[in-house]
Amino acid sequence: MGNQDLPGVLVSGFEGPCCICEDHVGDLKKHFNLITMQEFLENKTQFGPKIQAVYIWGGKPAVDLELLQSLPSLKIIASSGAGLDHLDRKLIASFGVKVANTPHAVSSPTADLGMALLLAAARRLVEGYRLAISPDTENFPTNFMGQEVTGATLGIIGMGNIGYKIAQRAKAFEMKILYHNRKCRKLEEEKAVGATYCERLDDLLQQSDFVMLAVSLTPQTQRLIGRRELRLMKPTAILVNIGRGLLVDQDALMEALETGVIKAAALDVTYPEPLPRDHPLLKLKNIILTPHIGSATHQARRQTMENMIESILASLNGLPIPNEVLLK
Ligand SMILES: O=C(O)C(=O)CO
Repeated sequence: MGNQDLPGVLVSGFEGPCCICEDHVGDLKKHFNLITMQEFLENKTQFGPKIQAVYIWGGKPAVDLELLQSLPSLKIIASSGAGLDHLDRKLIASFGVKVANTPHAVSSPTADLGMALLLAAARRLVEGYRLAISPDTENFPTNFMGQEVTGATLGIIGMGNIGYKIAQRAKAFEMKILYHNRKCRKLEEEKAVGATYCERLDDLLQQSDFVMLAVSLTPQTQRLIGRRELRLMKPTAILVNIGRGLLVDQDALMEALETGVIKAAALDVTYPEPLPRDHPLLKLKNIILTPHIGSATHQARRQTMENMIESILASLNGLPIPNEVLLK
């Protein structure tokens, strides 16, 4: 139980995979009376009316109709990161509750990870590491070769904050940059990084040596990359996904990687997360996987927390909310 004079904020908890960072708790407690999901569930009548904000960290706690109905004083949901696919925006808007996320705090580290995965897959870093530590030092393969990144074509799907940061990094690697954006063409960004707009996703897929998914998951983008799209890609192409697992049809990807339809994939995101330990994707050699760590840097996590505190305080004080998400 925290300071009763401070506004009540619901958090997932202090333990478990989606708990708020341990070293953030002190900072949060300076501003808010933190009420864990467990405390709330044990005594909804006591805690429900006190809660004015929900602090969503790593997608938790889940906000559904039942929760919204039990929080009559709720004003804002602050959600860590850029993705909002875990929130039912229409439902939340119908309760007159605001939403804020933290897209700027996570864009650079997520773009860095995208480039790290691209480079790792291109140069077969994980396989190389395994060879380097292998006891068989006599039989190092002479044909262990990767793909050159300099001069190669990168197709970025989704030119938002993260997509643009990837393009800036790719420019430094002297890559040719193509992009596809569902909503609108980004003329300023195009000019700044020398990117070429592909109105048709198919054109980008056919021309790219590397395809980077940096688009949000929505009903329209779910399984954006399926069997047909993979077949349009070059057999030497590498697919990188730093968005959401469900952007890709994982069965189709599995088949494409096994049969040489594409060369390799590097995924920070899958479905489910984590993949079951007997999942066939884990057995492939031409895949690199990381456990959804796009924004997992100390700096980004702290910035995320600070942005979320700012948004909650602004909302509770009736001020314009930084990083407010349009719900309509
Ligand atoms: O910001 C997000 O939504 C992320 O998942 C970063 O990896």
